[in-house]
Amino acid sequence: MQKILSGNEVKSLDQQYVAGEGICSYQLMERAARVFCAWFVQEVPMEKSVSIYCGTGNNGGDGLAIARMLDGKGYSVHVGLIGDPDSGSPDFRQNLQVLPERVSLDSWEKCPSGQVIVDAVFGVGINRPLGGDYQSLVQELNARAALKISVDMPSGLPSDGPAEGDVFRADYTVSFQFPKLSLLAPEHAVFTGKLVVKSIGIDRRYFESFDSRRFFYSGEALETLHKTFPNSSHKGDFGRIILAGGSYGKMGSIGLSTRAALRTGSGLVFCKVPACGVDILQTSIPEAMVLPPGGETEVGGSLETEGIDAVGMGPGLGKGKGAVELVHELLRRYSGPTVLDADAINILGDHPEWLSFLHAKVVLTPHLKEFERLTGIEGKNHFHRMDLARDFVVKYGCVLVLKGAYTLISFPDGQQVFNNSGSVHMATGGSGDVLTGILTSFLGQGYSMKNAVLCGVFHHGHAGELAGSQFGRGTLASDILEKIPESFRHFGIV
Ligand SMILES: NC(=O)C1=CN([C@@H]2O[C@H](COP(=O)(O)OP(=O)(O)OC[C@H]3O[C@@H](n4cnc5c(N)ncnc54)[C@H](OP(=O)(O)O)[C@@H]3O)[C@@H](O)[C@H]2O)[C@H](O)CC1
Ligand SMILES: [K+]
Repeated sequence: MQKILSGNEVKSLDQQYVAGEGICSYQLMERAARVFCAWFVQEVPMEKSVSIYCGTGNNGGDGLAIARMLDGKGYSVHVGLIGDPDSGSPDFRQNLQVLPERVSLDSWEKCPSGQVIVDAVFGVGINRPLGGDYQSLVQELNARAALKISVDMPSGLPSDGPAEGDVFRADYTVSFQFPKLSLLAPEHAVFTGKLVVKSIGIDRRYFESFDSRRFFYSGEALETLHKTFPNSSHKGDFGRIILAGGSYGKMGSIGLSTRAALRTGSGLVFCKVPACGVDILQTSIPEAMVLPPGGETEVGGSLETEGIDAVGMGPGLGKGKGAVELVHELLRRYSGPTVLDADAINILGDHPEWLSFLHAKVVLTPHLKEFERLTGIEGKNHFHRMDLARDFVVKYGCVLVLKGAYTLISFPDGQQVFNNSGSVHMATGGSGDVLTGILTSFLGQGYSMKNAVLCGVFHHGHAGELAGSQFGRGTLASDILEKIPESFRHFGIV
């Protein structure tokens, strides 16, 4: 997992690394430019003209090194400078000296407009909103039709806080070593475009002295988080779980959770649904077992949890009297692994006095709106929500999965993990129900809470990528769950 540092910490990380490895900062800049160019040549055909706008700090230094390297690879490159080059950073000035004469160099106003715009004006050094020429440049570039690529950060965007004023709107941001926190905020997606994170080789041990509790997870060592089952295993070893939910007209939700749990490997899945859903489930999912129903059109009655390894509740549940009682009973009486989603979360939001029943084996999976209902607080922005999520889990001792692009997992020890799998095509009805099934399944198989959540959220996103690449905009939640086995295979999980 990659630790996320603040923009201010980047400078000190660089200094420690450069000193520790006995290299100079210019060499580190060379590396950054090299990894950028290696990505660039894969994405941008050689015939495209490239305009690189450079500030005079190290982000601008990266831009100059990139200009030199792209010129060396045969691209037609123009550099537009903004700011006073004589007062530029040492590595910027050194790169200016070695820029080949063939590369056209002008002030930003005179730089010819290329088919590709590379933004190397500001990176993590930004410390105030753009004004004057910087603001004019960014406004002008934003108005141009071109492929736009930011180096490390879109210029104008603070690395650790909300955007204020004008910000460069990139199609791609290639960020070095780790994603800067603000690139992960959904409201900044319009500036970041597609996020690409490229290592510049700074070893993990240089991150240890920084006490950040936020991480970015891209599936590193995913297979080691999984349990292995011997050949002699029987269906009971893969867990007995209950999935509770569904109501008249919303039986599909719990069906999706059930199929997802089965595809994740659950041995036995029992469904607690209302009477109107029994035939639907038994015909559509022959592998599922249906418990005696409590209510006619909404779940009711009680839940027998003897011998059950995990319970997932919420998809399609509704908020009828029976559902409310079931959520209350589950929280009060069941101390095993529990996943609460959708209406189970909304019910909990209506009964804040039940929050004290939450415990270390409960995971809540709200989307942004459900999270607001749960806490009763409207997040001002994603940074505020990150803090609210952390404070919530620390207070109530449970786990919280805040769904969205870069789903944020918060653990009760205060650690927070942004998940880096997923696809825009997952923004479709039922996608969350699939996650509930996956998580309940892993918990039922005896995974630790931490491993179940990391594996579950990652596979959910990865299966979504696989489905998205096959079905594009037509991706269904069913397609996502059908890709779970392929996601397992991809990571060598048998
Ligand atoms: N390990 C790494 O990730 C590496 C990163 N590299 C690249 O370096 C930049 C960070 O470079 P830095 O020089 O620290 O900062 P910037 O280039 O972003 O900004 C330069 C200076 O600009 C001034 N500033 C800030 N905000 C504004 C503004 N709104 N208007 C005008 N000027 C502004 C500020 O100086 P002041 O004295 O004016 O406060 C900044 O210091 C990083 O993002 C990477 O791209 C390395 O190349 C490799 C290692
Ligand atoms: K930039």
